[in-house]
Amino acid sequence: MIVARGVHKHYGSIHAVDGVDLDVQEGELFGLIGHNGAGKSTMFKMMLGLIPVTAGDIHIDGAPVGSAGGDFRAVRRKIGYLPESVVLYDNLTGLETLHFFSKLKGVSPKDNATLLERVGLAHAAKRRVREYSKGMRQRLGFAQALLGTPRILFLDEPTSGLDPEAIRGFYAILRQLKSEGVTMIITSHILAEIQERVDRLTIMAAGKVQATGTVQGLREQMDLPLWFSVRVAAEDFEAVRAALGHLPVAAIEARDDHVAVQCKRDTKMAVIAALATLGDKVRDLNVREPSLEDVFFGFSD
Ligand SMILES: Nc1ncnc2c1ncn2[C@@H]1O[C@H](COP(=O)(O)OP(=O)(O)OP(=O)(O)O)[C@@H](O)[C@H]1O
Repeated sequence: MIVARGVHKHYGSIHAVDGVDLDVQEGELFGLIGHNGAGKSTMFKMMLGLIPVTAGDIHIDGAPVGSAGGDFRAVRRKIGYLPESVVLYDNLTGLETLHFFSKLKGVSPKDNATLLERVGLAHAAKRRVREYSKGMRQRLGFAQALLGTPRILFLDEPTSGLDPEAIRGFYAILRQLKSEGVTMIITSHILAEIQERVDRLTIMAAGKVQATGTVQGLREQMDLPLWFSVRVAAEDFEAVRAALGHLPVAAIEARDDHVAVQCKRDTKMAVIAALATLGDKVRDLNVREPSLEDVFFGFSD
């Protein structure tokens, strides 16, 4: 649905995007992550045709972005965009704001009240935006992006300013959109939040793609170690060490009421089998997989 090939963007001497390739499939929830200044927003703006590429090609739904012909204009109507900072007019109410954006987008305003309800703003439809909290503004921005039932959504830091409950509600809407086949590309700095939710993601650093894949695929590619936390009584710490002694485990550390064990993924099942020989001595067992944050730092540092 979204294909970028060899995309570059120069701002004078700054190489903001440096040879990026991207492939986002139809119906996919795709993450784009990276440090501040990695080039994510610049990529977004080029994919939306808001700024020209310095070099390379971007196609959305088969149409070349920014082309003079009608192809991209038709595709543009299927796109919704939530920018990093939405410009809203303080004097308008929430509903008036949506009416304003409907006019700009050339879509009927008839479903705007329902849209406000969908993003949890029905109660504030008639309040002026000036009185909105940061999270409410963000929700209104999201409603604006959903105008005209887009088939492709670009969401730049969509959950910034939202509280945990609102974040959950936001992703529930994304799940629903996904079930309707909407293609979504999302940036976020909150890695814990997106690691369970995106289908695949790309890690960018200094304008370049460092890695692309599923969270699990990237974990395996990096071959980062995982941690076991083995809860045992203090007098059984040594039994754990002895049971694991023959295995290639990188670290065994006795802590308060458990033993922490670090090992590579290919040793995971052998560790579990060895711990099983300890029977009731093992009171509980937790395995911590490397987080997306661990993967991110592995690829972007
Ligand atoms: N209009 C511009 N003029 C000059 N330089 C720019 C412009 N827009 C972005 N840049 C530069 O391009 C680089 C990439 O910026 P971009 O905003 O794309 O990063 P980002 O990954 O979205 O960062 P953040 O997470 O902070 O939003 C940065 O070095 C930035 O300073």
